[in-house]
Amino acid sequence: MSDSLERLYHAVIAAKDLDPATSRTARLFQRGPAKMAKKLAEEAIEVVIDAVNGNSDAVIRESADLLYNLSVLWVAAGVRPEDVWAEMDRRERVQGIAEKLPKASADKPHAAKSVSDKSGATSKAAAKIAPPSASESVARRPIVALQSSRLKKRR
Ligand SMILES: N=c1c2ncn([C@@H]3O[C@H](COP(=O)(O)OP(=O)(O)OP(=O)(O)O)[C@@H](O)[C@H]3O)c2ncn1[C@@H]1O[C@H](COP(=O)(O)O)[C@@H](O)[C@H]1O
Repeated sequence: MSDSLERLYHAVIAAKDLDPATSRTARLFQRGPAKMAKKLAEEAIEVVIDAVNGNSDAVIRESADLLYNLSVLWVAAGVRPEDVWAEMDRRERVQGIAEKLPKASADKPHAAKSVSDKSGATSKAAAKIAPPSASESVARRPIVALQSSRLKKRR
């Protein structure tokens, strides 16, 4: 998947300065980030509607459009695919390490407080936590490790 996206990303870079009369990509760059963002949001909505309706063929087509429009926005924002892969790798590493932590370190009061939100927002917030520095890594990892389901089991 990452190969296809990288090829698409480079195709977008190659097309962005072409004639907007003939290139959709160049037209999007001419119109600017707000238009790109709107197209990306529209494609995302189309994907979810098709998924909810159980139309898998359309989900595939709209997903390809979504990834194209995401690539356009990445180029405009100066984000490279490898930046995204690196963030995904970082999350995988952090979560993998957190899973292996001893239970005792997850029982610290600040960690328990952080999972008390019933809405599920906490787990999303925890996933967004910046990588800890070496000195604070042991103290902060339990926040990532805790899932509300696990906490309930422990009570
Ligand atoms: N991968 C894509 C790609 N995926 C999707 N799309 C276009 O994005 C459209 C999806 O947006 P919409 O459904 O909104 O299209 P629409 O209904 O015609 O609406 P408008 O955008 O015209 O308003 C699709 O119909 C495709 O035409 C793409 N357009 C270009 N590329 C690639 O981008 C590169 C540059 O191509 P040009 O933009 O043609 O120079 C090439 O490698 C292309 O293959």
